[in-house]
Amino acid sequence: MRSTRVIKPRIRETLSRELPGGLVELLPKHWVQIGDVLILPLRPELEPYKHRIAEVYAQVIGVKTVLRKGRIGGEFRETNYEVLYGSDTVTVHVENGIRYKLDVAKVMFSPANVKERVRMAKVAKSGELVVDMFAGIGHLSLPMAVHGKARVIAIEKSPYTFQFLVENIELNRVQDRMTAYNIDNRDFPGENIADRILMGYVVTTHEFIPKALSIAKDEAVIHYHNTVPERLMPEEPFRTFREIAREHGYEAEKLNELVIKRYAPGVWHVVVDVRVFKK
Ligand SMILES: C[S@@+](CC[C@H](N)C(=O)[O-])C[C@H]1O[C@@H](n2cnc3c(N)ncnc32)[C@H](O)[C@@H]1O
Repeated sequence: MRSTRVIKPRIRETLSRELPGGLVELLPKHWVQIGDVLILPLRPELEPYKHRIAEVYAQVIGVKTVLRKGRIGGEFRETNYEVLYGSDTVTVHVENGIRYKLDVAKVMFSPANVKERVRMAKVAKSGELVVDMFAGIGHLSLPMAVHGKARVIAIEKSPYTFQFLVENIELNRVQDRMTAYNIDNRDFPGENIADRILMGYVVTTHEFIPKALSIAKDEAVIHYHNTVPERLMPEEPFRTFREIAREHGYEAEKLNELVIKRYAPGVWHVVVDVRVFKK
């Protein structure tokens, strides 16, 4: 989904006839394609020509819509993009045999998280019960249901994102083993039920550890994501997790730790696989 090619010759050729001298060198050489929507990072110098540039990229690459790269933020991790070409931002992206329907302009779908989506397909075990506390459109839990044949309860608070989660369960034909709830995960009533828990969230994930422990069986695996300042690594985020787990009567063992991506200067998005067991 992430292109690192040099600018396609046809884009270069067309725009070098239309842009003032030198600007053609500033055209983006990297872009992200999600389904048939393109996300283009554009330098400020190209601002007056942005719509024409987007049109040419769309025609050459063959996409219906072009967005300008924006920021992701807020509780629902919503994206904030400028539409440069086209209008329809809803698309179906196929990755690792999974069909993800989403609105690229509103729902986060990070190319940097692809390894984790693929890894989750492999760690899930047939028949186990997975609770995804921050399901999004099923980013991490669809692979578990589709490839891992796990049973999944997917919880998503945003009503808009939830619509895509429900559609994706049907698109991938896993209605028999995946159920979605449009609630705040803190209101989820299930206790002592999960073999495995996904906590795919950042910044404040530690606040949700007590709830995760109440959903977990007496022994379970939790895939705990959070953002960590580099100076606190590698002790964090596991140290805080274990501290909170102990306060709630659980022991925690670190099984594995991976860096997902840089979140901000000096801050990393990390995932730790933790085995928890009741003391
Ligand atoms: C950043 S997305 C991540 C999706 C996926 N877990 C991943 O890691 O790729 C987090 C999702 O959690 C949802 N969310 C945030 N707080 C929540 C809560 N308290 N209960 C349920 N869902 C929540 C957001 O709406 C968003 O769709």
